[in-house]
Amino acid sequence: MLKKNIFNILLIVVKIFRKNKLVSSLVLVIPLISGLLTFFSYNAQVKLIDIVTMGSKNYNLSQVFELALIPVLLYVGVAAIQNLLASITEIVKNKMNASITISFQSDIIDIANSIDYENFDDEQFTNKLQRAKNFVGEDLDGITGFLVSSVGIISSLFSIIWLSATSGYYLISLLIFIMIIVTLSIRLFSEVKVRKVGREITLDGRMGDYLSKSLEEHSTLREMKIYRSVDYFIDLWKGTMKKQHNKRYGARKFEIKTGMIVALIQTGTIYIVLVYLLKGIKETNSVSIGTVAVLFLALLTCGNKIMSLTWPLSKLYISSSKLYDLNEVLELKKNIIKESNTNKKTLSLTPIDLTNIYFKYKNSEEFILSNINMRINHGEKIAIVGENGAGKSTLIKLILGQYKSTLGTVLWNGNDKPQGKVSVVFQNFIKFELSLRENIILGNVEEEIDDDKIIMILEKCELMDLYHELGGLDVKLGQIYEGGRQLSGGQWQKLAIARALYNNADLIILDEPTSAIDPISELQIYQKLLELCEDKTAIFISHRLGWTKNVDRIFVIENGSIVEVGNHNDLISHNGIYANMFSLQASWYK
Ligand SMILES: Nc1ncnc2c1ncn2[C@@H]1O[C@H](COP(=O)(O)OP(=O)(O)OP(=O)(O)O)[C@@H](O)[C@H]1O
Repeated sequence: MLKKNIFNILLIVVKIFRKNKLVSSLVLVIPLISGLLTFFSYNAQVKLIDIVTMGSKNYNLSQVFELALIPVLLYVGVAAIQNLLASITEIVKNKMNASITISFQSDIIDIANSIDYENFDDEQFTNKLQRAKNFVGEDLDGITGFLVSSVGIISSLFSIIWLSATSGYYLISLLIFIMIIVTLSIRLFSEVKVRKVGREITLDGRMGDYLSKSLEEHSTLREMKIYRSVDYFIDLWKGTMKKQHNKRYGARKFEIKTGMIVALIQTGTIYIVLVYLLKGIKETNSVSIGTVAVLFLALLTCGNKIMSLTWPLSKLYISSSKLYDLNEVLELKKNIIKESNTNKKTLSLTPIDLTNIYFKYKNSEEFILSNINMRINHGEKIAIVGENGAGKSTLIKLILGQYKSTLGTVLWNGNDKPQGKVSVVFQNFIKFELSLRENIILGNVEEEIDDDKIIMILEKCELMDLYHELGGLDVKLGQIYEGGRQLSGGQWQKLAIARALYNNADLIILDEPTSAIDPISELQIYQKLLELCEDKTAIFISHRLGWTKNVDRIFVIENGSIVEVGNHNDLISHNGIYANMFSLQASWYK
């Protein structure tokens, strides 16, 4: 676990570094330098104390001032530089945070856009993607902040070891080093444990809130009284509260105990160091008073430094489990680059051949589609009809190449990958809260914007009234923008159709394209769609029949299999499922 967490932290540090080598190096190097400068500050302090103590015996006042000038300048200079470096670190850190957040966010968007659609049927995957997204949005800033402060504190702790080492007290350096490692480990262990308990307490707290709320709410209380379960709930609530209290108390006790052990080790170290140095002053006169005083003071601040290092390090450690999701999601990017290179060619998609297709979703046990054999010829207008859940939309996903068949093959003009332009209007069409123009041109952003073409398409899709009402193409739709215009469901759907038509695709797929549109507009739109798709291949899915009279072939799907194929007249004279559906619907209008 420990190894895995540290590995995750290192992995993300490497990724951050790769994103922006210069800025991330600066963000780590500046606090490192600032921490190490503490060594020079300590040295200046040693010299100052020595000058003052010696000076009182050997020099007059002006000589003392003269000698003290350089250490004073050094001390003040270091403090000024450290302040300056702290400000620079803040600026660089903010810059880095903004750029890596955007960069990771776009990586995640790329990944979500490029991976197989099938992954989105996997709840675990979608949750992981969501957690990775949340982490980048909420926690990434914190991670870099913790890293920066950890580097600063570690290097200033190192300055203490450096000071005693350069004064020739290697044993003392070693002792301080061991003390830092041991007390830091104890503190970290305690902090991580307390944080984990804190999380559990939060969960217990939520449960406690839920139970106490249930005991106060009229409707739940009424049911509890009927089933005589009020006492059961009260006991449950008391138990949860007690558990929460015990955990909190236990965590406090543990924190106090470890705090005492740490204080004991630190005080013991200071005592040993002092005795050793004082012995040096007394017996060999090899130690200056300044060194003793500064080391003593530095060691006193050591405890606080270790405390302040514990916080970012433990936060880093706790966050590392979330980093795991981010690292895993980002790893997927490697596969994407290969795919996007192969997807560049634009070829004709038709004819599309589906041979012996069987399909099941990752999470489904039975085949959703079985034994599908169909050829969609170039320029054909096809209708796919069938009851709810028959498998129509699933078939479309396979035709689009979004899902791979479990058995059998799909070939697009002989290729095993679809490499052509396609327009689709899905049942759950998208409402882009952008301008009217953008809602159309998003169907084909590669083409230069052509307002005449946009207006022509608006006309075909019965949207001219809306266009005149809005007074132009630039009006924002939806609610995000102040003054944005909200549209009806039918108007949004017509816009989705207009967007599909704007794309010069040779295959158009319309999955329930008129479900939100009134029956009169629906017939008109179907008529126009058929006209507009004259030279294109078009596949329509709809529960409403009637317009199917005009398509070349109708495929009737039942329980995932094609049960009837033919044009309207063929199927009516066949007097099977289609004929039955048709006469049923026709009877509504009699
Ligand atoms: N992502 C999925 N994971 C698992 N099962 C799915 C998934 N999507 C659809 N199904 C199941 O596959 C079957 C066929 O669904 P599909 O959406 O293809 O039917 P449809 O004919 O388009 O239905 P409708 O007319 O209601 O839109 C249904 O039983 C549905 O529950």
